[in-house]
Amino acid sequence: MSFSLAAVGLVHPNGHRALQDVTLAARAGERLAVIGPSGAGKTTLLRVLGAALRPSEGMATLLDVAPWQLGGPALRKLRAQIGTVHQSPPIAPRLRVVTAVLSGRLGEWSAVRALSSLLHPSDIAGAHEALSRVAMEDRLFDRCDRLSGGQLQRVGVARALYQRPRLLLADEPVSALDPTLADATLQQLVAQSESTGVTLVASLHAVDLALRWFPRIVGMRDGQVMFDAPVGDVTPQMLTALYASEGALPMQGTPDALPVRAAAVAVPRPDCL
Ligand SMILES: Nc1ncnc2c1ncn2[C@@H]1O[C@H](COP(=O)(O)OP(=O)(O)OP(=O)(O)O)[C@@H](O)[C@H]1O
Repeated sequence: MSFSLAAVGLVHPNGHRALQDVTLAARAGERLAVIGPSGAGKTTLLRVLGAALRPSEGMATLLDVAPWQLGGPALRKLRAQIGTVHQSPPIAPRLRVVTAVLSGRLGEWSAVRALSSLLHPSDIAGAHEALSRVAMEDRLFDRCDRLSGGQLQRVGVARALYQRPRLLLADEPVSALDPTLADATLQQLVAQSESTGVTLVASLHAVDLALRWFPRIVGMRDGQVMFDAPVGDVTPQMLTALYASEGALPMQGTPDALPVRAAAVAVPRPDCL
């Protein structure tokens, strides 16, 4: 198993319950999209899967170990095998793009190699290759604070591709991208999963992108898993119930540009809801 959550609950320090009785597991190499309305608990779930948040209840197993029973060094080693693409990548503004990408492997390098890589980027070819997959190779030596939000988001994706983790978590990885780039970027994440066998879990607001790129869809609402189904089994009624209070089904593309797979499961268009 790549991960397994059993009856996981999470209550934030202010008393707010963000996850309730979440049971979810994935085999190595699976691709899951997590969808659901704002505040459903998608980010919180990904943070639990990244060993960044400790569940208040239940049991989490990540890459076959129980993270919260590990000591500091072993926990750091586990986290180094988990890649995260953040909605707004936590990249120091003055960092060069090349260094930001190479920092994807900091966790697996010795302190000496990590420091030396920050001062004198060594694997420039590797960074270039990762950036070329998100059409950012021409910005290799730019400073990150000279990039737009969407460009920075693609640098974050390149960093995760360069890291080659065993479990890749992507929290709204294409939220700042136009439809064409969003599609191409998800294609790269999927290609990485197919070529390396990394398990990919992405939270997505755009339902059409989730249905197009992911074989398994997890619908969350109010901190709970409402459904966990193969994409072909996801019905318009399930989506309508999931987004009941939203008014319209969130999509990246225009209704006329519905992807083949979404059309195949007859996803209701926003103007039909
Ligand atoms: N650090 C925190 N402290 C207290 N409450 C929090 C914290 N982080 C998130 N929450 C609350 O937990 C709930 C779930 O938040 P979460 O960010 O996981 O949802 P989400 O589905 O990712 O939402 P969105 O789609 O808007 O990003 C929300 O009600 C949120 O306000």
